[in-house]
Parts: sequence; C-alpha cells; structure tokens
Amino acid sequence: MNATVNASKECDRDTSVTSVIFPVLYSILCIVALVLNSLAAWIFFRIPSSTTFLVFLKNVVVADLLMTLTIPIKILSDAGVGFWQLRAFHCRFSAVLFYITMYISILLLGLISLDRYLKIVKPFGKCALQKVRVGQRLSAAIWVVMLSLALPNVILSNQPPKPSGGKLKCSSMKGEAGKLWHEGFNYFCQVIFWGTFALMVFCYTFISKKVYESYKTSKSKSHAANRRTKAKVFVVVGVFFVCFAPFHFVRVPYTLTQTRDGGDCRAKKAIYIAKETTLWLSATNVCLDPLIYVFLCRVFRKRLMTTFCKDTQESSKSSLTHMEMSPMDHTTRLQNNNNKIRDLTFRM
Ligand SMILES: Nc1ncnc2c1ncn2[C@@H]1O[C@H](COP(=O)(O)OP(=O)(O)O)[C@@H](O)[C@H]1O
Repeated sequence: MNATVNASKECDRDTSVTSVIFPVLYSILCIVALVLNSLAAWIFFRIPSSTTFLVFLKNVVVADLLMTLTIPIKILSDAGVGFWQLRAFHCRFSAVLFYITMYISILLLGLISLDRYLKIVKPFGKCALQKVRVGQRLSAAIWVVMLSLALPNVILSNQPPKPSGGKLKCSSMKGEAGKLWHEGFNYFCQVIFWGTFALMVFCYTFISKKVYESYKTSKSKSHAANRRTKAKVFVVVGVFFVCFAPFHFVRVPYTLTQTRDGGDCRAKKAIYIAKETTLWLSATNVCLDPLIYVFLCRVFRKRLMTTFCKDTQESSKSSLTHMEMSPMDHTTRLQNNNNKIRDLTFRM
C-alpha cells in the first residue's frame, strides 16, 4: 500500500469535453428521473405495503429519488460552476450518496427477482422472505449496512482539497486510510453487482423455464404470447446488465488509477472518460426503474391508469387488495398448476 498516496498528481484530467457533455447529459437525465420518480413515489405511497414486492419497489423509489437529488450537484461540479468547495462537497458527501443509493437499488432489484422466483416456487407464501415484516426489516438492514459502510468514504475524505488543472480529484482528498477504504469498498461493490446479476439470471431463467413448460403442457398454440412473456422476463435482466455492467468493467481499473502510483497518463485519461461515460449509463437506471414498475407491478399500473383515466377506476379497485391477482386468477390458479405459473409470470 506504500504506492498509494498522491497517485496521479502529475497527470491532470482534460475536462474540456467532459465539462460540457456530461452536465448536458445529466441535466436531461435529472429532469426525466425527477418527473418519473416523483410520479412513482406519489402513486406508491398511496398503495398499502401488502406484499414484500411492494415493500422492495417502494424502497427502490426512495433510493432513486435520493440519487436523483444528488445529480444537480454533480452537474454543477462537473461543469466547473461554483467554487472548488462545491466540488469538495460533491466528493465528500454528494457522490458518496449517489453511489450508495445506486448499490441499494441494485440490491433491491436482486431481492425483487428473488421475490418473483419465490412466488412461483412457493405460490402461497410460506417462505419467511415472503412476509411483509421480513421484507421491511431486510430493506431497513440494507439501508443501515450500506450507509454505515459508506461512512468512512465521507469521514476519510479529510485532506485539504488540492485542485489541480482546474478540477479537483476526489481521491486527492483522501489520505492513505481513505484510499485503502475507497479501494476495498469498490471491490465489495463489485461483489454486490456481480452477485446480484448472477441471482437475477438464476431467478429469471427458472421463471422463463417454468413459463415455457406451462405453455408446452397446456399445448398453447400462442407462440407469440410465449415469446412476449420470455421477452418480458429478459428485458428486466437485459436492462440491468446494459445499464450497470459497463461501469463495473471499468470501475476496478479506474479505482487503481486513483489509489496506485505510476501508469501511462494517456491511459489514465481514457479510463477516466470511460468511467464517466459508463457511470452516466448506470445513472440512466433511475429513469428505467419507473418503467419496470409499470411493467412488473399490476397494482402500480392500475393506480397509474386510475390517476389518468377515470374510466378504469372501477376495475382497479378490485385489484388493490389482491396485488397481481384478481378473484378469477385465484380460481384459475387452484384449478390449474400450469396456468398458475403463466399467470404469475405475466404479472411480474
Ligand atoms: N461504490 C461507492 N460507494 C460509496 N462511495 C463511493 C463509491 N465509489 C466511490 N465513492 C466515493 O465517491 C467519491 C467520488 O469518487 P470517484 O467517482 O471515484 O471520484 P472522481 O469523481 O474523482 O472520479 C469519493 O469520495 C469516493 O470515495
């Protein structure tokens, strides 16, 4: 670790392009995310938390809203507007909140896929993880653990800021211990992302297999419907992978440029641009999550429709107490195990 401190002092970042492009991209993202997530929050907090699924979705909305609120500070700090103190505030507090809410969302999206999987394996909710209380405690534990683990990133960013080449590097505010924690915590976050991705692939592959089997045994001729269901299942994993994977490929080499000495300056600059680009891509997830609510959560969809089209008010009432299942579905599920699987998956 003796090679860690003052890693890239002599290699200044070229921010002539990034200080224009990223503020514009983040501004668009922030406006869209604010509208979509405020609407999602407004709808969700009028729906009682009757299932673990709703508990997790509500927590994702809160994490996404918090992440969205940190974006204006990133925009100003990237654009070089304001004093270097604003950049220091971004490095010490705002960026940490940005990252940590991103990982809280990732963990919750993993729990949502597990919840969907359990809904098929144990449709009558016998598993502890399917209890609302357990879901609430688990969500609270994720917030407490993640915020506590990120706290040293705040506390150990305690060195006097040394702006270089006009833009302060966040790692320059960290001492040896700060850089060590920063690097270690980034490895931990890699485990969170790849672990969650593996869990999602497992759960959604199982779900899609069950859907396929249910179509086969029910001798459904509707290949188009089968394909649609499979597409629905994989859109969730696909969106997750496309948004987050590029950033996680780049993050480790980038972190090493922050914590280790040496290395080619041009390569470091390229990795910085790659990190900023892929980070923006990850941040787009705050806009895509509300689309997943519409896509996965029938009660959310119904509420949305009652809000905007009065005609559907009556039909929605019945579904509010039985999230994802109408009384008709109950009967069908009891009568036919194959239909049950298909019904559940359609309602993801
Ligand atoms: N996964 C993470 N979780 C929490 N905080 C993080 C994470 N990654 C980086 N940070 C913190 O966010 C701040 C900005 O980090 P980073 O984006 O790497 O710096 P820079 O903006 O100079 O490229 C730092 O204080 C860092 O410790």
